[in-house]
Amino acid sequence: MRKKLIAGNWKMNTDRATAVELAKGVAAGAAEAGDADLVVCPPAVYLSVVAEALAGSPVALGAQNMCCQDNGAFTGEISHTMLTDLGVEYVILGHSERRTIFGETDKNVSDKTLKALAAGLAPIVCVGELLEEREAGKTAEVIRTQFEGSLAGVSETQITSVVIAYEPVWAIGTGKVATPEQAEEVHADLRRLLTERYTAEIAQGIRILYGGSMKPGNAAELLALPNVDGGLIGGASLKPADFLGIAKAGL
Ligand SMILES: O=C(CO)COP(=O)(O)O
Repeated sequence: MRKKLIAGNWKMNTDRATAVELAKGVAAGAAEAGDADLVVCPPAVYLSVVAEALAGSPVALGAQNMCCQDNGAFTGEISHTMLTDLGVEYVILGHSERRTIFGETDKNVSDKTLKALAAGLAPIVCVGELLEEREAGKTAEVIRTQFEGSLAGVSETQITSVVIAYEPVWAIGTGKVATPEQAEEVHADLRRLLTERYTAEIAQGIRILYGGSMKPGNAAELLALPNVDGGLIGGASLKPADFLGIAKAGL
């Protein structure tokens, strides 16, 4: 059985004090939130203070992005060694906001994914279609292209450390959640793509998260779907009760 993973993507929110408070709130309630793996991904500048706030708790630390280079003249970028140095275990890559606002391509995402894997980080690789792509009946094609491009060159051994997140762009921050049927269809497609590229056994072991307006009130039906193995949570990860409520809903 795949262990559920509930990851909070705080995006560009919080300040130092509220980041610490939020991390402590999540850590304090983690023991009663079931046995899902919990991860919080604060803004990079607060990784350090959040790591301290999480010390001794089962909650893991994740980053929201990472450079595909090791070090050097890359102004404004953050390397894998800087992340691992702070105790980061997961890194979100290819989030739709990185793709649509900052122009990241599938090639950028695969470069980062390979670098993260080589550094021992678990990448949470995001894919998802735009509303116009869904309306044009292109969802499966878009997901396949992003899957193939973003995970290009990832070996059979490496893929076992990867988490995939399906985040329909039209559901992110909009309050419009995918229906269970829409979510399961894409998750099952992703599982099939993993089976085709690797093996059925490997595909069965990989966690595929759903992201997009997940809340305590809609999490139970999404997390009960056969191919949904957790959530990547934006807005609702900014309140410990909501974030932990989602984890509890997956019990
Ligand atoms: O983008 C997301 C997580 O990465 C989802 O954001 P919301 O939960 O705010 O819709």
